[in-house]
Amino acid sequence: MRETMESDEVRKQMENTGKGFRPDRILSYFRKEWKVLIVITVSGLIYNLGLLAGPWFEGRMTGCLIRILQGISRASQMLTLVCAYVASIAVVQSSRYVKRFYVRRFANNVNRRMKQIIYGSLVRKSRTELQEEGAGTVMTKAILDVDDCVEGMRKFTTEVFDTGVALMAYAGMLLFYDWRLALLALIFPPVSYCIAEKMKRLIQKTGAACKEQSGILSAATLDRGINALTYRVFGCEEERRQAYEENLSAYEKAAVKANVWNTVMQPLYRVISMTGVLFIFYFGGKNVLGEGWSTWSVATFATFLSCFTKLSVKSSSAAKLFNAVHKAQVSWKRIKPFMKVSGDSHMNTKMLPGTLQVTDLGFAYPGGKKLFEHLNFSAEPGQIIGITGPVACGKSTLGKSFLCEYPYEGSIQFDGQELQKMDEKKRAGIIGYLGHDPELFNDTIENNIRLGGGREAEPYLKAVCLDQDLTSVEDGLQTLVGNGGVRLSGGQAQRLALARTLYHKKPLLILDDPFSALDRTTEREAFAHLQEMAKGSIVLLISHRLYLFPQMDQIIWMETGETVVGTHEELLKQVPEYAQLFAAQEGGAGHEED
Ligand SMILES: Nc1ncnc2c1ncn2[C@@H]1O[C@H](COP(=O)(O)OP(=O)(O)OP(=O)(O)O)[C@@H](O)[C@H]1O
Repeated sequence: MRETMESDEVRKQMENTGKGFRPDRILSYFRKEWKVLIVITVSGLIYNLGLLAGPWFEGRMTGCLIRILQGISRASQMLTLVCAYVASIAVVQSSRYVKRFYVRRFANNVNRRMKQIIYGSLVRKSRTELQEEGAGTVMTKAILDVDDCVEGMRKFTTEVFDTGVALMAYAGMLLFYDWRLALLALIFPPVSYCIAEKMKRLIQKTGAACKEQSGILSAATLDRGINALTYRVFGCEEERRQAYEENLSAYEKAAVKANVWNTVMQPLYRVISMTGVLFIFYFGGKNVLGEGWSTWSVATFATFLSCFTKLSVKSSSAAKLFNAVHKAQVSWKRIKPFMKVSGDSHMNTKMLPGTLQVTDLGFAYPGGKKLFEHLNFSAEPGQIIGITGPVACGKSTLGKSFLCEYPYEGSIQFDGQELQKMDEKKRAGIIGYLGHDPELFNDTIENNIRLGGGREAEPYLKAVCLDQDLTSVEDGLQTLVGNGGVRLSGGQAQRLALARTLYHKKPLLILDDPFSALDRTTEREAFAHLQEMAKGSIVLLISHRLYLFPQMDQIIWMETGETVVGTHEELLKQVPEYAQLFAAQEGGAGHEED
């Protein structure tokens, strides 16, 4: 099999991630941002070590004030101290600003990178996998979970300095003034950490439940939006509103629960951390009176107390940080399976024409009965094969079995290679698929066709007879089609999707009822163009309408699990149902064209 080109999309993704980058490792995201992290480290160290100057100056100023009152020092000395204090605050606050700016930048970069990776991974998932996951859950994962995860990383990065470095600096200062009293007072902050650690499971559990409800709510919102018209027409609006209200309440309850456990403990952590103040008043007072472990002035007492208070506040932030990290862990667990950089782009491999050999093909959905079996046929490049049969006989399923979303029985070989055994990249290079849903994007007509491709879109519009429709539209090719193509008629959306499929031509094209919303004249014209454009490809065309079937190279008739393969003439003789259907439709065609 011949693979020829790598798409821009993959190259961009590789550049984005780089050598040695492991998208499923949190550490990789930190490593990738090493330059930003250096700025954060430097500014963080200046800020947090500079914070120590605060209590030191406060103590000095208290001492100076006492000496001024005693007539030992002069006011000018106090002024010098105040100026130095203000200057130190300016330096500390500037570094704080720089640190905050870069921490935010770090978070934004990681957020964008993670979202690109998860998006890349989601768009490569099969439709079935996404449907099984559920639209709401997919949206929650792609947006909310990434946000929460990055928020945990941001808090961690901030708190490493704001809490870690500051805590150590404060603790060092306390030990310096009176190590015994410092050790006594410092018993309490670790207690608050232990409690925070114990709360971990509860926070994770309520956080996960909240995410789940958020996914359900997103799915319900999507459903209400997409099916609004149906609900209105069938008078189900009130019922849907109530169901939505229930979803909303369930989400609210879960969110409140998660939030309560996330925040309710903060005051408790702070009270526990501050308990050491009692020792400081008692033993510190003794120090000032000259009866304690050290001999202190009032200024030293003030510095020690101020340092400890700041340490306690910081240490309650550390407990809060643990909670934020626990919350982020929940989100990371949910998105980790999607954090893969895949080179399996649908656009990146162009395959050359080949022959198709289907042998003894059978298919059943998981847990379902066999929809068809023992199907045998082969096709050469340039052939168009019609697939038809009664409603729900498995026509679409036969088309989809080439996508290998579920395992099939027997064999489908393209150019001698089994589709089921190929990697997705190869398979995507072989198969072009157009299902019932045109899957248009909220973009221009041109972009919906080109999807980043460099060739002109007009010939493909002509091929599907859509060029005429555009002559009356002011913006022509640049017309925005709306979400899912809502601004187009059903037939226009269908043809636009067909134009896209032909633009990105693959050696094997599966077209599921692409002309169902077209009138017969347009259908005949579009089919003639399809024959021209798809030369070199094998086309499997699923349809209920048979009047084009005489022009097909082969026909597959499907009914109650049986399949018959042959030319149109052979099927007319062998399958009475096919002959009847064809005759009935030919009559219809005659009437219409008269
Ligand atoms: N994802 C699925 N999981 C389980 N069963 C499915 C799935 N998709 C379709 N089916 C079932 O398979 C059967 C065949 O469906 P399919 O859509 O292939 O028929 P069809 O011939 O294309 O129908 P139509 O003529 O209405 O387009 C139906 O009974 C349907 O309920």
